[in-house]
Amino acid sequence: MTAQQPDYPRGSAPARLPLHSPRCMGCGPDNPAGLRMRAFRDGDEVNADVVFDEHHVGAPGLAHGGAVAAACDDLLGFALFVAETAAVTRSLSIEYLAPVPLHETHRITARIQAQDARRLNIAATGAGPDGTVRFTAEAVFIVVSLQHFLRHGDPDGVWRLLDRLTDGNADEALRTAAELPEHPQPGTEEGGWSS
Ligand SMILES: CCCCCCCCCC(=O)SCCNC(=O)CCNC(=O)[C@H](O)C(C)(C)COP(=O)(O)OP(=O)(O)OC[C@H]1O[C@@H](n2cnc3c(N)ncnc32)[C@H](O)[C@@H]1OP(=O)(O)O
Repeated sequence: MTAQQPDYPRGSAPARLPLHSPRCMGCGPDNPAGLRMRAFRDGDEVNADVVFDEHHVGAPGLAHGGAVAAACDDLLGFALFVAETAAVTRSLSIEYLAPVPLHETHRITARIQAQDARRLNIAATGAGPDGTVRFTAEAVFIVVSLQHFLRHGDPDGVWRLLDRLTDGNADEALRTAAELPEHPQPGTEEGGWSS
C-alpha cells in the first residue's frame, strides 16, 4: 500500500504550496516510498496531512521515529514560504509524545516562532484524528542563498524548482541570486523567494 494523502477539507480556503520536487521524500507525488504530503498555507501557518504506511514502519503497526521526523522537517521547510526566504535545517528536535499508528491521518501544523538575522526558529505539532497532539518539532533553519543549492545539490533540479516557483523566470532568479551577497538577511527582498 502506498501513502496517498487526503485533500484539504472542503469549506476552507488555504493556499496549496508548491512541491519541493516531484520526488521529494516529504511532498513528492513521484516518490513511491515518500510521504506524499500536500502542504497548504493558512495565514502565518502551514499544514499538511500525513498518513504513514508500510514504507514507514518502526515497531509493527507504528510509524518509525525517523519517518515522523522527516514529515516534520519537510513541513517545517514549507514555513519558509511564510518567511519568504530560502533556508536549510540546521537542527531538528522531535518530542515523541505518543505512538503514531500507521494508516491514521495526522495533521502537522507549523509556524515561525522567531527570526534573528539568518536564524529562524520554527515549531510544529502533529495531531492524530481526534486532535490529540502526538508529536511536536522544533527546528533551527539557517537562511542560505540560492548558490547554496547550486553548489551542493543538482543544479538542473534546482533550476526546475525555481522555474516552477517563478512562473518560468528561473534564469532571472538565478542571475539575480548570483549578483546578491552570499547570505542575504531574512525578510529582505534579496533573501526572499521570487513570487
Ligand atoms: C531550492 C530548494 C529549497 C528546498 C528547501 C527544503 C527544505 C527541507 C528541509 C531540509 O531537509 S534541508 C536539508 C538538511 N539540512 C542541510 O543539509 C543543511 C546542512 N548544513 C549547512 O549547509 C550549514 O551548516 C548551514 C548552511 C546550515 C550553516 O552554515 P553557515 O553558512 O552558517 O557557515 P558554515 O561555516 O557552517 O558553512 C559555510 C559553508 O560551508 C559548508 N560546509 C560547512 N561544513 C562543511 C563540511 N564539513 N563539508 C563541506 N561543506 C561544509 C556549508 O554547507 C556552507 O555552504 P554554503 O556557503 O554553500 O551555504
